[in-house]
Formats: sequence, C-alpha cells, structure tokens
Amino acid sequence: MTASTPPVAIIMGSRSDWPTMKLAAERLDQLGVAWEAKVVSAHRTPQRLYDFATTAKAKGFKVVIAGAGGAAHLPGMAASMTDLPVLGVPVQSKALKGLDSLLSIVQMPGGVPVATLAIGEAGAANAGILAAQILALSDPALAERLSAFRAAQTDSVAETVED
Ligand SMILES: Nc1c(C(=O)O)ncn1[C@@H]1O[C@H](COP(=O)(O)O)[C@@H](O)[C@H]1O
Repeated sequence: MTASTPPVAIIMGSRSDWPTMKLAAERLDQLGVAWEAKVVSAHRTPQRLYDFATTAKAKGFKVVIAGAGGAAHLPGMAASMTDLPVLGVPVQSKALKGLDSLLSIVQMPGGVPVATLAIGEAGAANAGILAAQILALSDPALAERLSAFRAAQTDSVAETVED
C-alpha cells in the first residue's frame, strides 16, 4: 500500500464527464474523504484501464467511483478486474439522456456487481456519499461526520416544511 494513496479513486471515460463527476468529489471533500480523479476509458485507453484496475487495491484504494456516458462499459470492466467495490455513475448522454449509460452500467452479469447510482449529477453526488458510508464502516471519525451531514440535511429540509 502506498501511504499517499487516497481511499477513493474517481475514474471517468472522458474529461467531458467531469462537470458531472465533480459532484462526487465535492461530497467527498465535504465529508473529509481524500480522492484522486483520472480519465480512463475502456474503449479509448484499454491498457490504461487494465493497469489501473489490476493495481488499484494493492496501491491502497478502497472504493472506485466510475462514471461514463453512452456505451458506458467503464464501470463494469473496472469491476471485472478488481474486487474493490465499484460505484457506477451513468453520465447523462445527449442522444438518449443517460438511459443508455444507466442500462449499460446496471445490467451486470451475476458475480460481478457494480453498485449503480442515478443518472447525472444527483447520482454522482450520491456516489460520493455512498463511498464515504463504505469507508465509515471502519472509520469512526468519518461515521460521526456522516451522521452530522445527515442531521444537517434533515434540519435544512425541516426548515422548509410547514406543519
Ligand atoms: N462510456 C465511455 C467510455 C467507457 O465506457 O470506457 N469511454 C468513454 N466513454 C464516454 O463517451 C462519452 C463521450 O465522450 P467525449 O465527450 O470525449 O466524446 C463520455 O460520456 C464518456 O464517458
């Protein structure tokens, strides 16, 4: 394990996915979880994906968030080469509004799961929270920060709801 490896790797098929995937990074920042982001494509840079996925665990990553749009094979291919949990974010495509991305990610064959989030920014933000929840299982300080985050969220909703 490399001491400087953050627990979360955020990978995405293209730089054009970053406006969506940065929502995951923002949630992780908010919860005090370190992350590293890189562009890796199963289609365009298969060797780079192989190198990443087959070494991710040994490097010290704990969770992989993988976002891709259209024929979104990246999360599933990453999951096929690592036993780290992979959280898949369907990036909204122009032609089919992300339904293609969603179906490409969610329909994994039995035995190789990808935890699939909602399409677009909400899914990316939830991927950040879910990654933190996984890490919090073995990090009590992070678990407390998550509880505070959830309580603040409840309070802010409560303020907008009239009895
Ligand atoms: N779905 C994939 C993969 C993959 O799954 O490996 N690699 C790139 N892409 C997707 O192609 C879309 C368009 O990419 P460009 O904007 O670069 O043309 C992006 O949403 C990307 O995730």
